[in-house]
Amino acid sequence: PELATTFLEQPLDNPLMNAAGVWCTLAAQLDALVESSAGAAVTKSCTLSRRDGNPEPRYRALPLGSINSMGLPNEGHVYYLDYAACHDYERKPLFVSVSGLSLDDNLTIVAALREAVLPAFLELNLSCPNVEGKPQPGYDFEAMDQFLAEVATAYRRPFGVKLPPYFDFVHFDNAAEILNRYDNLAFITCINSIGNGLVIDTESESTVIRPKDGFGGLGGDYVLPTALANVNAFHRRCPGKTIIGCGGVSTGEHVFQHLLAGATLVQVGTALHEEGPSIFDRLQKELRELMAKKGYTRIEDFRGRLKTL
Ligand SMILES: O=C(O)c1[nH]c(=O)[nH]c(=O)c1Cl
Repeated sequence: PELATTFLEQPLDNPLMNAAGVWCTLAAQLDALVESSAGAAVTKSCTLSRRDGNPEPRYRALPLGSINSMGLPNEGHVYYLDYAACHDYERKPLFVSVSGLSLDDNLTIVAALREAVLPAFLELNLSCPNVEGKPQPGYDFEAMDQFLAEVATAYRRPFGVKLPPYFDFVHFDNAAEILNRYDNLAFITCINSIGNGLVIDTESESTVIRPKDGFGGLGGDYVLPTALANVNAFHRRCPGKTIIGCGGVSTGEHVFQHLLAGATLVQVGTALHEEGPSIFDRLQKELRELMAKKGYTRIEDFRGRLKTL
């Protein structure tokens, strides 16, 4: 079976890539992703200036996934624009994730990305749940609409957004109605971590991460059904846009389910953090085996064809 696919008319060897934030904060990590069999790569969400992020421990792997409150540690936007300027786009696409701490910061970063005239794809992160005192724009529809109106106008080129998970059909409807207003908003990445979960260590009777009294974003097995729901909800509501699935992927079967739900590309976070970039070989092998068993030769044979009862 063939895993080749296209994204915004760009050819990719396969639909797999990292989730922003995982294995992508430093150039050496990004180089490892470019060397890996991933079909594409995305940079750590950047802010205007470099940030240390939250005090450690701020990430914890768990039997069923992960919890994190990293606090947007990153090298600042210029570092990632420089990386994007040196990337070989013939090899695989590169996405630049932007998560400015204010609308003005986002506009400054987006303007710099536009000035650089690079083939990189902008993924505007509206869903970081871990910066104290900063409510995430994805849960404030007025703010989200304002951010998008200004960024869409300033950037003028095709871009995408990284959304938090929603859990209510009215929220799916309201968010989709906003996204559909922007013609150059070309793709939607669902989902970011499920924000502000709390993991307790019974033996020590304590939280397991330091920031925010132990509250942090959940990833891994915990979030797969929510991720699939958000992928399918926006696939149904935004027919003109491309969906990138993210959340709960650790096997080829999970990749298959995201594609069936309507995703075009599939991002891997927690499982990549734990297994490393060789995971992309395993996931492709498992996906090919599953496709062969089902008699599919290409991804378009089943992508978006989830049946209902
Ligand atoms: O704490 C983080 O850096 C972080 N952690 C997440 O789980 N999602 C995000 O978008 C970000 Cl920006």
